[in-house]
Parts: sequence; structure tokens; C-alpha cells
Amino acid sequence: MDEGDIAIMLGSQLIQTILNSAPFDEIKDLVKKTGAPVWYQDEVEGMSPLHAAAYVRRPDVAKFLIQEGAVWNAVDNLKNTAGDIALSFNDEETYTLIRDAGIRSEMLLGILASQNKPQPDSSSDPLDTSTSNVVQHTDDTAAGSTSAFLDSKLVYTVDEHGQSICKVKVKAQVPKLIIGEDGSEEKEEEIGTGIMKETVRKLTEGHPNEKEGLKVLNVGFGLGIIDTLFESLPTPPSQHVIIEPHPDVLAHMRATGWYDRPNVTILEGKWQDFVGPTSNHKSLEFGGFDVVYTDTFSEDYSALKEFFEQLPDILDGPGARFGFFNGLGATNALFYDVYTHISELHLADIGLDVEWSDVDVSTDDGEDRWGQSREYFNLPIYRLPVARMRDMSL
Ligand SMILES: C[S@@+](CC[C@H](N)C(=O)[O-])C[C@H]1O[C@@H](n2cnc3c(N)ncnc32)[C@H](O)[C@@H]1O
Repeated sequence: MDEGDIAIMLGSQLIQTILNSAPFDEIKDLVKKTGAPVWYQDEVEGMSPLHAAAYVRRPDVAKFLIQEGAVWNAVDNLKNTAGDIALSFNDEETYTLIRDAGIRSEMLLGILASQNKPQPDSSSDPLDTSTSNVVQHTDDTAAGSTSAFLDSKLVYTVDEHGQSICKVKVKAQVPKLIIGEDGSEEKEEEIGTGIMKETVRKLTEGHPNEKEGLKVLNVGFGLGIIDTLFESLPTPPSQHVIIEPHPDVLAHMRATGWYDRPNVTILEGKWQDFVGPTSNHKSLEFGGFDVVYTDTFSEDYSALKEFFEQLPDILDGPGARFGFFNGLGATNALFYDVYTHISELHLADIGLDVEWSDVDVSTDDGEDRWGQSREYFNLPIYRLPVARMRDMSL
């Protein structure tokens, strides 16, 4: 028997022992004394010892396995993590242990990645650096890579329900749906529009400058759902800046009159061109926004975190509000929870407190915001963030 066979045998034995609800010391000895690998996943189901601990609702075993290096985000062959299994049993203690292991691990990876981060003048594309292993896998499609997306051809059209959609042409020249709808009446409750409506409400309602017109920055026009909602406020924004890099989106904006709207300024390029360390538009007078929102399809969490870091410079102090499309990790309840917590921690680090609201998106009729090209959001609840600068004078 070679080393691999021994690891398989011991790994299987560890899973079986956990599933048999063996005493803690027996499980511990198998790992510590016999050397059973905690990272093992069986071939038939993809089950790991951590999955097994979740199945038999053993937080003591889960805690031990995590301490010994169990992989918190390993998915079985049905794409469930151990955390999903704990959640399905309503086993909050085991679920929280696994989720917190995920948060620790992702935070640590984030710190390591930022220490190794290329400098702004580096030739590599900062958007393509990833700090995360939560949903990170090689994905060179337009959905998963910023550069592939920005190079792809977009077509604005109307679907069979009369709703505006945007398609991206992929290599095989098969158009795929990527961006949601425009809020025609009968589609009002669909996921993208519903979320954007609630986002605009939370970002603007009761804002001290609401009545005189807010100064708004939106990053990523897409179908213009959120920008249209901002423009439809009882008092439209006094200044409405939109940052958008995709040439086809810009052409669509031009054709639909966005360039001619009073108080609307369109900045052609990526947000990185206008704010932060890679910005080469130092002359632009940025900052002082009452409301900032970002939703940049195909960028990853490291880019979002980088955007967070620019907020103190662009928000107009404590009264100002910030929102972002909270869709990362949303193919899986555990990953979504981990990302939600990590973004809250990172925002807190830079002095912003987040309030989360739950938006029920379970009633959508199966057509999601991003369509069929990748499963983006298949959770019943969207966690909507609104962050505000902490008032340091208090
Ligand atoms: C999902 S859409 C935004 C949808 C929008 N929230 C709405 O309500 O219709 C994402 C947009 O972000 C743009 N985008 C991608 N990367 C960007 C970047 N680095 N800076 C600014 N915009 C970006 C894309 O071209 C696309 O138009």
C-alpha cells in the first residue's frame, strides 16, 4: 500500500467513525495518533470529515477538525459545504463554527494578498488579482473575468416579455443573457429591479439633502435600472455621476439620451481610472457624494474591497450613504454569509458601519438577474447593505 492508499483508507475510516457518532477521543486519536487526513473527501459523495461532523450534528468534532486544518469550504458532489449541511439541520452551533472559520481564513488570505499586492505602476491588471478562495475558480468567461467582459460584445434588446435585457456574445457566438430587466409593470417584482428599488429607497429616504437633490455617484450603468430610479426621485439628483467603461454600454447610454440629461456626468472608463491609487485623472474634482453605489459585473471581491478603501475620500462625511450589489458568493448560503460578514468587517476597518436589510427574492419566477450564463443568485434572501461613515466627532 502506498502513501495515497493509506490516506484514502484512513480518511474513509475517519468519516465512518464520525458518522457512527464515536466518542470524541476516538476521533481525536484517529487524527492525532493514526494520522487520518482531515482534508480527505471520498470519491462517491465528495464527503469530508467536516461534512460528516455536520451530518451527525457534532460541533465538538467540527471545531476539532477545523483546528486540525479541515477545509471549511470544501463542497461535496452535490455542491454542498459542511456549513450548508449544518444549516439544513438548523444546527446553529456547528454552522457558526464553520462560517467563522471561513471568515478567519478569508480575512487572512486577504491580508496575505494585500501584502503581496502589485504596486499601482505594475503592469499587471489589479482587477485580476484575487484574494479569495470562496468562489474563486478559474473562469475566463465574460462572467468571471473583467477583461473578458469589457472586451465582449453587448447587445441591448427586449425579451419575449417586453423587458429590456442585455446579452453578451461569447466566443461561440451564442448570445447569453447576463443583465436583468428594466422594470416593466408586470415584471416589477423581479429580482434585479426589486433589489434596485429597495436599494434606492434605503440610500435616499430621509437623507438630509433629499429635498434639495442628492449628489449621487453610481459605478456600473448596466441597464441603467438604478440610474433611472435615481433620476425618478421626487427631487432628482443635483449631480449624478455615472462611471462606465464598456463601449457598448456607453453607446447605448448615448442612444438613449443619458449624455443629454441635465446634471448627469458620464465618466467613460473603469472606476479605477477615476478614484484610488491607479487613477490617472487627478485633476477631476471628486468627492462630496451624498450617495455612492457600485455594481460592477465580473469584478471580484478584491476589487470591491479596493473600492471600499476609496470611500472616505468620496463620501460626504457621516450623513452620506454607500451601497453595493451584494451578490458575491450568492450561489451558496455559507459563502454568501461569509462574504457578507467579511465586507462588514472590511467596511468597519475603514470607518463605515453597515445596516443590512433582508429582501425576499424567493418569489421571482425563475428568471434571475444574470440569466443562464452562470448561477449568480439562487438564495431566497438578498442581504441589502447600506453603510455610513462613523461620526468620529461623537
Ligand atoms: C450589472 S451591471 C450594473 C447594473 C446596474 N446596477 C443597473 O441597475 O442596471 C455592471 C456594469 O458595470 C460595468 N463595469 C464593469 N467593470 C467596471 C469597472 N471597473 N468600473 C466601472 N464599471 C464597470 C459593466 O460594464 C456593466 O455595465
